[in-house]
Amino acid sequence: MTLVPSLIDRIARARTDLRLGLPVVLRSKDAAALVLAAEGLSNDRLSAARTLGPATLAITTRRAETLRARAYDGDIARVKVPETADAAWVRHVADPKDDLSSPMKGPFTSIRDGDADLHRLAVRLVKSAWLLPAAIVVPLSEDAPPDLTLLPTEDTAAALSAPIAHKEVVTGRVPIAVSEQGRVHVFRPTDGSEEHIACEIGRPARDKPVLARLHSACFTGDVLGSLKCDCGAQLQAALRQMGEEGAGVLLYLNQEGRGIGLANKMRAYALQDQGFDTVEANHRLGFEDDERDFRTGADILKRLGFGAVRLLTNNPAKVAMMQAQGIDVVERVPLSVGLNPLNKKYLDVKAKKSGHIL
Ligand SMILES: Nc1nc2c(ncn2[C@@H]2O[C@H](COP(=O)(O)OP(=O)(O)OP(=O)(O)O)[C@@H](O)[C@H]2O)c(=O)[nH]1
Ligand SMILES: [Zn+2]
Repeated sequence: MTLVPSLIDRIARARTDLRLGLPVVLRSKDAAALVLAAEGLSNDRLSAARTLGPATLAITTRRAETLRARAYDGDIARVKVPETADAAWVRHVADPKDDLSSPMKGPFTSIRDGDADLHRLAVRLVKSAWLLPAAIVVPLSEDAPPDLTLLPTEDTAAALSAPIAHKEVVTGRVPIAVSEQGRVHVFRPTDGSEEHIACEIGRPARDKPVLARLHSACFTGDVLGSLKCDCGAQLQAALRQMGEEGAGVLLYLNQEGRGIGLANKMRAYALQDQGFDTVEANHRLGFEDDERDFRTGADILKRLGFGAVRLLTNNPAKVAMMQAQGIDVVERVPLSVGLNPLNKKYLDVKAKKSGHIL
C-alpha cells in the first residue's frame, strides 16, 4: 500500500474535476490533450483552453445523427469548434433541449484525419461522470498546466471497461412492512462511484435459488410514485412477494435512468414532452438506450453468496446478462404491475423496442 493515488483513484478524481468544470489531461505515448466537459463549460475556461491549441468538440455518433454532423470515427464524431464560438455554442450542440425550437444548429465540420482515441476516451469519461456525453478536446504540444489530474490513455480506457469490484461496508437489521426480518447491506464500489444496496428479506438459503430483484434506482418512480413508469409499483410488488414467500433478496442499484443519471433522465423526460419516446430521447441526448453495467448486480449477488436466482423481471436481456455473468437464472418471474393510462405508451415502447415482456 503506498500513499500515492492509484490509476483508479485518479480516474475518480478526474470525474469529480469534470463535474466541477475543471479540465483533465489525457496522455498517450505520442499525444496529449486537455479535456473539459461540455456541460458546465464557462467562457473563461474555454478561452484559456484555446490559448493551448484549437478546440474540438467530441460527441457520440448518436448525437451527431440528430445534429446531421458527419461521424468518421465509428461511435464518436469530432466536431470543429469555430473560432467565433463561445461556451453557449458548445452547450447548445451538446444539449438537445432546444433542438426543435432552433433546428438550424450547424452546419458542422467534422474532422476526419488523425486519431480519435483521446476524443473517444474523453466522451467515456464525461459519460461515466453522468454528464452530457460531449467534451472539449484541445491537443497539447507543451507540458500540461500544473495541478491538473493526468491520466494515461490506454490504461484508463482499460480500467473503464474492467469490472468494478464491490466491498461490503456494513450490514444492518431493518424491520420493514413486508417482513420484520429485513437486513440491509451497503456495497461500496472500489472505483469511488455511488454505493449500491442489497436488502435481504428473511433468511434466504444460499444453496437454493433465491427470489431476487435487481432494481435500478428510479427516484421519480420509487420515491415520488411517478406515473410515467412502472418502477415504483415493481419495487413494492417485488418486496411484497418476497415477504409472502418469507425470503428473497432485493438489490437496489444506483443506476438511475438506465445508467445515465437523474439529471440526464430529466433531460430525456423533457424530450419525451416534445414527443420523442424513451429510446429516441436517449439517442438524441447522445446515449445508447441502456447504459447500465449489469456486472454490478451479478458481483453483489455473488458476494452475498447467491449463485442461483428466480429473477423478478420483465426484461429478457437482464436474464441473459446475469447468465453471462455466471448467475444461474433458473426462472424468470414476471413483474407486470403498475400499468396506468400515463405510462401505457412508455411500456409499449419498452416491449416493442427493448424486448420487454408485458
Ligand atoms: N433514460 C431513461 N431512463 C428511464 C426512463 N424511465 C425509467 N427509466 C429508468 O429505467 C430504469 C429501470 O429500467 P426499466 O427499463 O424500467 O426496466 P428493467 O430494469 O430493464 O427491467 P425490469 O426488471 O422489468 O424492471 C430505472 O433506472 C429508471 O430510472 C426513461 O424514460 N429514460
Ligand atoms: Zn421509473
